[in-house]
Amino acid sequence: MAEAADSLPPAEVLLSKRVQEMVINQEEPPHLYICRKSGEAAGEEQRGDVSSDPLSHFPLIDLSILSSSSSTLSEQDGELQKLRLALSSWGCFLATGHGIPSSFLDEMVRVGREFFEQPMEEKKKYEKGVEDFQGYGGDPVPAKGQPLDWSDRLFLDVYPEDRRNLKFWPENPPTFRDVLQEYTVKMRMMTEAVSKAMAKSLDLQEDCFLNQFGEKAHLNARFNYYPQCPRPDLVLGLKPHADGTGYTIILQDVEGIQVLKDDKWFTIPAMSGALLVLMGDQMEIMTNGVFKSAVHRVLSSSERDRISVAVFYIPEPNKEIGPEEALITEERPQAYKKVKDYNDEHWGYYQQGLRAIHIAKV
Ligand SMILES: O=C(O)CCC(=O)C(=O)O
Ligand SMILES: [Fe+2]
Repeated sequence: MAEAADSLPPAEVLLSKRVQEMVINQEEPPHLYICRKSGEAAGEEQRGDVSSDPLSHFPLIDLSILSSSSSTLSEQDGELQKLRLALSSWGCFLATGHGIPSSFLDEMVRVGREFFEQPMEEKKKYEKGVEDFQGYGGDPVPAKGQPLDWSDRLFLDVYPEDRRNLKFWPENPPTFRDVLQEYTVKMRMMTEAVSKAMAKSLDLQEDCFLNQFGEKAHLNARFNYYPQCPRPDLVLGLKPHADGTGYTIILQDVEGIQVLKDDKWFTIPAMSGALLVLMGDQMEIMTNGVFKSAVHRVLSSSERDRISVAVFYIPEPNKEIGPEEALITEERPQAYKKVKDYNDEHWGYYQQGLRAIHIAKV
């Protein structure tokens, strides 16, 4: 057995080839992509580790109620309470009323899809080095023994603008750059609204999280493409992890992402016009553990491919963040230290399939 495994290509070699190429060539997933045991998915279902609840209780927050002068104070309070509950139990919510037209979200998915649908030579113009982040390809090579993900991605630093490296920004489809620029502007507005709403939901001063993130907080966009997979029972689109961000905003065309709650996986519905807001470890730190960083994964599917765009919102480099003073009380003593550049440290753990949050615990 060991011999057979050794004769297979190492991760570096596998990662130099796109998942989409293997699908086009009708190849079976190589062993390094296999992270589930045969029957595990069915076993999870049977043991009840996957909720069959049609998500009737999944939190949906209408941000327009919080920003509109036409909603009453009690309506606003009700929505803020829902928000606090969502983030302290699920660590995420689906946002509607964010002011970004559905037609524009569809356009964002369309340009992403058109990029991945192009011939490999076109996409390879934007190819990243195996160990780099920005550009088209797979994640850098993980620690030994870590399974690979059944996905290809295009990762771009989008804000502040001086971080952009246009050599990785596709020129085709021709509207790609303008649409991503516009999406970045809208994500800036949305992070402002969400950060303020989260502060208000905890009775904190509304700019407190924005101040912790800093004026030059980073936004990075990751277009994920999950090709159809012949063995969804053995292979995941993206392995279980928590994000090292402050928080992440996700646009998806069809369902596939699941969050872990009470030891069960829940599938987040794909709802036209809605955006998933998902807490990363740094919001858990800033709220002294009141909000939960959501552990999530992406399933692969033999029936259809999937596109998602994750925008990572990360505190300014070299800036210390820590629990808000008002959230440290006798009943809830300080659980986290001040940290800086946490997202960078998080990455080393992610690559080994581990969580990093313990490094911030007091
Ligand atoms: O594809 C998704 O829905 C989630 C992507 C994700 O978790 C990530 O890029 O960190
Ligand atoms: Fe993630």
